[in-house]
Amino acid sequence: MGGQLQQTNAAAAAAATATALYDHASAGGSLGPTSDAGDAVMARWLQSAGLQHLASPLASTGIDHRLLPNILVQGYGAQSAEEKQRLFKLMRNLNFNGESVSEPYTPTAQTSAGVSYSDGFYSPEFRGDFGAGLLDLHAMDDTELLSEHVIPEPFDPSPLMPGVAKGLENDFNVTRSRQHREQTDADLPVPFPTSEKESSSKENNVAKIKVVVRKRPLNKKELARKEDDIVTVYDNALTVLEPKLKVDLTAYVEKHEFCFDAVLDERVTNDEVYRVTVEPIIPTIFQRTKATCFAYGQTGSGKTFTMQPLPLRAAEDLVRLLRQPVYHNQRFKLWLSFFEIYGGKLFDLLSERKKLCMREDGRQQVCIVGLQEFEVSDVQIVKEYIERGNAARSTGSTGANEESSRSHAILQLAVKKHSEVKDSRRNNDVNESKSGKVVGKISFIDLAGSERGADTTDNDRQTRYPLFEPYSFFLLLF
Ligand SMILES: Nc1ncnc2c1ncn2[C@@H]1O[C@H](COP(=O)(O)OP(=O)(O)OP(=O)(O)O)[C@@H](O)[C@H]1O
Repeated sequence: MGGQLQQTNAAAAAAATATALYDHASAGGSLGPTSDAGDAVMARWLQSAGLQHLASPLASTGIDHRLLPNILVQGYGAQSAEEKQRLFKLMRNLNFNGESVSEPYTPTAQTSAGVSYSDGFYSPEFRGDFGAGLLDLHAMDDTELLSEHVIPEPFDPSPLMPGVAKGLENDFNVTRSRQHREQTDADLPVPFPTSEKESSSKENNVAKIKVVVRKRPLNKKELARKEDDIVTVYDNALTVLEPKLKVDLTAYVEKHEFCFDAVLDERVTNDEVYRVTVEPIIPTIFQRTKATCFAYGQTGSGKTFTMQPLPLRAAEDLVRLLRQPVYHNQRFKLWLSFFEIYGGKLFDLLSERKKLCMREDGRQQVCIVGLQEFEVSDVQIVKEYIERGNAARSTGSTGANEESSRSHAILQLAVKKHSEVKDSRRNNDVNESKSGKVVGKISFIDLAGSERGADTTDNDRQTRYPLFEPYSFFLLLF
């Protein structure tokens, strides 16, 4: 997010989430367009936040109700700042089950009159329409998570335990001093739960969706042009100062404020980004959790800069946990795969860009056929694979970034439980990878940059992703 003025939509933050939640649902096609049921669900959903008046004008237009969240967050209708905040909160509270993960807005007697907002919000009908995710990599699995009954007895006490509470409670506290962090680094490798009970209560405490915004510093071009830094960060909010002109050409500044789960300013290091985003969910990967972390933002906003160090840091923590006897004895192993989606085609970044196929199996699960997975027991090996994959990625040049990623890159780290095998197979044996049952998985997605018209050059006309969001988004989904 730079100093140059870019399109600023008051509800831009919610737009990414809304699109993510909605596109997939559309693909599922659970309800026909402009169905009355859809309108009613939409109305109840908005009503749960006291925003029912936004639904009625749209319902009468015959617009597909599945598009309504997007239309709303794009600023449709006369929304006050408070309404925008409420709408944003409503969007943010959607998780993959279509359930609200935090306290719903309590309507006043007037707004709730005669309608039970809870039944609409949690109903299967609602879930079918809103409850799904963008790039649902869980669906790309050819393996199911380890079923519950295979999970061992309550986890044995771990040498890493003392750090649990501290680690999780502090996961948003990026302001603590470097000195303190270095000290805790040495003492507390990764927060880790003491028992199944504690782990499940901790799990509940970790948000299902977390949106973190990182502001980047002004780049060389912006500094050379002496552009103003129009973004201010404070706590978990940011302000965008948008210069505008009145009809009589008087200049004025419009102030837009947004709140997120966390906002990191331009001085924050990649290590701190890791602490706020990925670190808190690492222990849950050992508890049948699949997590996704992706960066979203326009070209040059710092997605690759931010995403690239994260898998390595995560692998360090995963490898450390895997070495504990409780996991080592159960033959838990870490597997890595890395592929990209470029121009609608899939390429394995670790197998000389071998073309991959996406297929649907009998259970209607999408599988990436031919994707190589590599067992990684050492962080150095992870580093080498990541470097190899990054070097194989498709890059190009945009007006805003000379070395722009032109593809969506997906790096997956999967923890698998292996049964006893008689013959010792080679590390990168695909069959061995298949023989393991997935315990949990974390996927890192570095999306191709989206561009404003101004950032688009002739070079990238083929591969550009023309979206119009000025921010770099992080979503942690699990
Ligand atoms: N927080 C930051 N601190 C310092 N430099 C940054 C930061 N964010 C981005 N940069 C620099 O800005 C440039 C563009 O960053 P990057 O390539 O990560 O953008 P991107 O969002 O991945 O772009 P694209 O979508 O075009 O691939 C790089 O030179 C990067 O080093």
